[in-house]
Amino acid sequence: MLLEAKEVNYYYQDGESRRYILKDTNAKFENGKFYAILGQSGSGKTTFLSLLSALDSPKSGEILLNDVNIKQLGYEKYRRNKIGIIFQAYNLVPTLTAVENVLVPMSITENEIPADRKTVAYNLLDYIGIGKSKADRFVNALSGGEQQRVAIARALATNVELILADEPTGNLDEEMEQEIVDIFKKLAHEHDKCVIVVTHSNEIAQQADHILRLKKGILEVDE
Ligand SMILES: Nc1ncnc2c1ncn2[C@@H]1O[C@H](COP(=O)(O)OP(=O)(O)OP(=O)(O)O)[C@@H](O)[C@H]1O
Repeated sequence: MLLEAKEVNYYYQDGESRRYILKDTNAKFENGKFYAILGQSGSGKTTFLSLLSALDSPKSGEILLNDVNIKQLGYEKYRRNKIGIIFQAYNLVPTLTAVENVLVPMSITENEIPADRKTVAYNLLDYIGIGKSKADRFVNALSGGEQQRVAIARALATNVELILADEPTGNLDEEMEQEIVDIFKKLAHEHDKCVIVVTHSNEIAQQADHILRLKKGILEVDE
């Protein structure tokens, strides 16, 4: 198993009382699969993804990568070397071109990166549908769908197995949404990545290999 959440609890403290967002949550994720974490607004999807991304830590329980607790691995190392994250608002650096955005994680990872980084970055962008002329543009001169493609290429730049995305098509129209979902399917099924996408869209979830439904702090897994 690539990634596992074991008995994970998370709550927000409200004065004396605790408001539980996740209760004894268990989930397993493997390579070659596209997972959708589905739930209504406020159900805790982003909270769960932020724990899987080591942007926050569980109050109790463990997140394991290849059976090693990511806390033990080191959250910073985990983020730099093991995962690629994609956000709804793209979160690209506006003062950099598309290709320069893809180069950023390569400069901070400890993973082995081929010597000709720029060629790798152009090739990744090209694979995701951003040709050379667009790759040299500042990212604000690209459409939303194109910016999200750049963010996907950036997430892949360090050659990670695990891709985590939070409402990645939330700002896009339906046609663009489907193109992005098709990229995720391809990454899982043709490149053996583990792709975990948080969404409130049933249409996206129906296309996933597995759906994990969050309801009132409880995660139900469709087999
Ligand atoms: N820093 C915080 N302090 C207190 N409560 C918080 C904090 N962050 C989030 N919450 C609450 O935790 C609950 C879960 O939030 P979360 O963002 O994980 O839900 P979500 O399913 O991703 O929702 P959405 O689809 O609207 O993004 C919400 O009720 C939210 O208000």
